[in-house]
Amino acid sequence: MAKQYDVLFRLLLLGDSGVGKTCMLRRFTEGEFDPSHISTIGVDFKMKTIEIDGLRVRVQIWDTAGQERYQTITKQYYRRAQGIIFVYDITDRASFQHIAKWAGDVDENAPDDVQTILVGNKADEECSRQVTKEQGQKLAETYGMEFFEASASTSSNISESFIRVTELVLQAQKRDVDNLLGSLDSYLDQVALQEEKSSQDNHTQRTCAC
Ligand SMILES: Nc1nc2c(ncn2[C@@H]2O[C@H](COP(=O)(O)OP(=O)(O)OP(=O)(O)O)[C@@H](O)[C@H]2O)c(=O)[nH]1
Repeated sequence: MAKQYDVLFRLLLLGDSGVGKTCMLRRFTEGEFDPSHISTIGVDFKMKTIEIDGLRVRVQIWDTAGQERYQTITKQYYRRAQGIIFVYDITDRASFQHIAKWAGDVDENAPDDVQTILVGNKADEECSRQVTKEQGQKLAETYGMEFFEASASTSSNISESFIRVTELVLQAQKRDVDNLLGSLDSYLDQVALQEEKSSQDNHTQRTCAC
């Protein structure tokens, strides 16, 4: 049977318990929102295929438990992540402050070229807001990340966030392939030059009268 996609990427959702990671994932993959909070145990994942630049990209999105007690398990998933969405809750300042801790864990455990974005979820809860949009933006800039405020409840900026991190992973992969092809090209050029030089040397030897 023909493959249903062209590339497969692994993404990870990270952030404190209750910021809405599972709800964001369900909204993106199933288009649904469930207001109940059943804490994720360890890790869970969902898949979705999206199209970017004519490529069918299958994303495997790992939803991690925000609770401290699962962190030995969840950290094992960082190593294979190609893209990470850091999530905080705009109505919970502590979850915003803890992004520094999540980012530190990623620095220690994820690959150097992992692509990251920052999302402030629950943007529909304007009256309970504890973190301003400017604060979110500034933190994202500090880490060199792109930033979105989103809402799993209204669906605002949910697809945009998942698609953006996937685009960043795709761009990073293309850069790697281009670099590889670039090195291969210069290697082949060098080989061709050497062959040309040695055939010229042979020719000179053969035509030498002495
Ligand atoms: N108002 C509002 N509530 C939300 C939103 N997203 C999630 N919630 C609520 O926040 C609570 C926690 O959501 P979850 O998705 O279970 O949180 P989580 O980050 O996966 O939590 P852990 O699995 O414990 O790490 C639930 O009661 C959700 O209904 C949102 O965009 N707006």
